[in-house]
Amino acid sequence: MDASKLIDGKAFAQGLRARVAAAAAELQARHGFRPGLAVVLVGDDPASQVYVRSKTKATEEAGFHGVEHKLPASTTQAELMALVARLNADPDVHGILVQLPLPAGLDAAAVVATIDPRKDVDGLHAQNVGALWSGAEGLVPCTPLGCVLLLKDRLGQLAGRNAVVIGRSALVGKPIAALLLAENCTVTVAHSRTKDLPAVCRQADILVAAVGRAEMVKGDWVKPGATVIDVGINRVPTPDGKGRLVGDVAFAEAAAVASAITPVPGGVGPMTIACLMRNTLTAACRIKGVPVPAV
Ligand SMILES: Nc1nc(=O)c2c([nH]1)NC[C@@H]1CN(c3ccc(C(=O)N[C@@H](CCC(=O)O)C(=O)O)cc3)C=[N+]21
Repeated sequence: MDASKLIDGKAFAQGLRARVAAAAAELQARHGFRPGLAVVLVGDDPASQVYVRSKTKATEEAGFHGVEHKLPASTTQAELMALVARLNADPDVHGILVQLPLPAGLDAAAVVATIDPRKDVDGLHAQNVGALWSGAEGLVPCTPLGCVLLLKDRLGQLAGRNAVVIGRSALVGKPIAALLLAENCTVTVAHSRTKDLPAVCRQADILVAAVGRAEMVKGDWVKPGATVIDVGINRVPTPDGKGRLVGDVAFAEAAAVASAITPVPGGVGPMTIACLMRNTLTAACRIKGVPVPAV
C-alpha cells in the first residue's frame, strides 16, 4: 500500500495533545487555574483499566489536574451517583468521565443524567446530545470529534460529500452522523437492518465504520478514491495466544481501493484520548468564563 494513503491518527493526536498542553500552560500563567479531569472506573475489567491508565497519563502530560476514582464492582447506584454529585460540586474538576460500560446492575443512563452537562466531557448528557443536533454550544463525544478532525485535516471542506456511517450507537454512530451533517455532508446512517449494505457503502465518499465487528467492511464495499474511517477496535485470536487488534474494516483490501484510510491501532483510538483533553480544556474555560483557545 502507498503510505501516503494512511491517516496517521497517532501523529495527529500527539500534535493535538501538545497544543492542548501549551494552551493549558497559558491558562495557568494568565488566569491561574488548571483544567481538571475526573475519571471514574467501576469494577475491574482489564480493557477498561488499560484505557483509564492511558487517560490518566494523557491528563498528566497535558499539565491538567487529574483525579482517578476506582470503585469496586459491588458499588451501588446510590454510591456512584453520590460520587458524581461530589465531582459536580468540586471547583477543581471541570470534566467528569465515567468509564463505560458499567458492571451489570448499574444504570449508566441514570449516572450520565446526574453529570453536570458543563462537565460532561463525553458529550452523552441529553442536554449535550440536544445541543449537537440543534447546533447549540455544548460538548461533543470524543471519538466522533476525533473522526471529524481527521477528515477535515485530510479533505478540507466536507460539504456536499456523501457520507455513510455504519453503526448507530449513542456514543459513536449517531454523533458522527450529526457532526458530518453539521459539515454539510449528505449523511446516511446504515445498520444491521440496512438492505444491501455493500451497495449503500459503495455510494460513500466518506465511509465511517463503527459496528464493532472485526473486518466486516470488505474491499469491494469501498468506492474507489473514498476516505475510510475505521472506528472499530476488535481483538482477534492469533496462534501465539496474544491476539491482535483489527478494525471493522478489512484493512489491506480497503486500502487498495480507498484514497485514504485510518489504521487500527494508530488511527481513531489515539484521537479519542486527545479529544478528551481538548473537551476538558473547553469545559474548564467555559466554566471559568475565559475564552476557549483554538487548538
Ligand atoms: N465513558 C467512556 N468514554 C470513552 O471514550 C470510552 C469509554 N467510556 N469506554 C471505553 C471506550 C474505549 N476508548 C478508547 C480510547 C482510546 C483508545 C486507544 O488509544 N487505542 C489505541 C491503542 C489500542 C490498544 O493498543 O489497546 C489505538 O487504537 O491505537 C481506544 C479506545 C474510549 N472509551
